[in-house]
Amino acid sequence: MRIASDHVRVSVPATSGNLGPGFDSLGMALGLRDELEVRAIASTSIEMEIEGEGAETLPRDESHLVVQAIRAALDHVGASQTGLAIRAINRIPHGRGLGSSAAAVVAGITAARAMIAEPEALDRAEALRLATVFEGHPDNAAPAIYGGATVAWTEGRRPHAAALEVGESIETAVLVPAVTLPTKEARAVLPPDVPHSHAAFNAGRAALLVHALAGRPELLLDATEDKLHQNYRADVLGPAMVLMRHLREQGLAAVISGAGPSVLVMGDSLEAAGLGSGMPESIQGIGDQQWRAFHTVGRVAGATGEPVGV
Ligand SMILES: Nc1ncnc2c1ncn2[C@@H]1O[C@H](COP(=O)(O)OP(=O)(O)O)[C@@H](O)[C@H]1O
Ligand SMILES: N[C@@H](CCOP(=O)(O)O)C(=O)O
Repeated sequence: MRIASDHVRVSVPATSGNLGPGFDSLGMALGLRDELEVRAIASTSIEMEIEGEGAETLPRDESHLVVQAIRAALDHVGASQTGLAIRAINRIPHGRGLGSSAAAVVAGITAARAMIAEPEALDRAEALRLATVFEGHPDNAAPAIYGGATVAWTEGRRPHAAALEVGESIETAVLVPAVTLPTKEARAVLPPDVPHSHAAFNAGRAALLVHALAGRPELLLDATEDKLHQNYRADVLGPAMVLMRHLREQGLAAVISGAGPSVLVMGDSLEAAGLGSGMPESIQGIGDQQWRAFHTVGRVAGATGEPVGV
């Protein structure tokens, strides 16, 4: 397969995985995006310019996750490898449960799709399959690719995703602490088996959540209960558990975002709760953290990629 566009622009959203009971399956795109420009250059080298999150720490070589994903996607469709010049504007905080690693992987795959002569070889189903090889679970990659809210599942090792209906009144606020928690660490504390009653509890709540999101916001608090991951992670989540419980006691549908340590709140009256456009003073300092808030209204588009200058 030949490279047809040697300069492409990509935009990819942050995502929140799990949404409470939907461990490794439910997810939602958030209104915070990384933007990248990728050029195929003549040499085999990597040139990398990074602004924003991770600018001080990310590698600027073949080990960069976006580069790895572009390489895997080009190999997957039989395209020749090339040198790469990447300019990244990173807005998604890293290691906070906002799907930054999924966004980087999906950005790389989307860049490759925009570069190749036959982009249908990397359609969304194929992109999800490739991204899940990197991520190990599809709940962030699915909304990063498809946008909106999704349910993802695997058949054997093959992931699939379906779009969920989300009522127009549903908004989200994500509260992001200063501390980080690598997803790998948060997955390592989960037990290999769980009680049958807990699995049944989550199955019921996940089904209820799909119904609540579609237009019954008053059910969101009950629908976001979980027994499969959040409590097991309490020790590593620290301040996020304190904030989540504080918000739930006030009747807000707060959950741990992804593997944490950010907290996601879903609802239809977040403005009234002080979570509409800012950060209520009453939350600052909970768990000894300074929290940043990002508010999303309406459906967020999945990853986009397009040639530049044609
Ligand atoms: N934009 C990016 N570019 C390159 N690597 C990234 C980017 N975003 C995240 N990563 C990599 O992914 C790691 C965070 O992944 P992870 O622990 O899964 O947390 P998150 O919840 O943010 O996805 C970062 O430390 C970094 O190594
Ligand atoms: N289902 C995963 C979600 C991880 O999301 P991230 O944004 O924290 O990487 C999990 O709970 O481990």
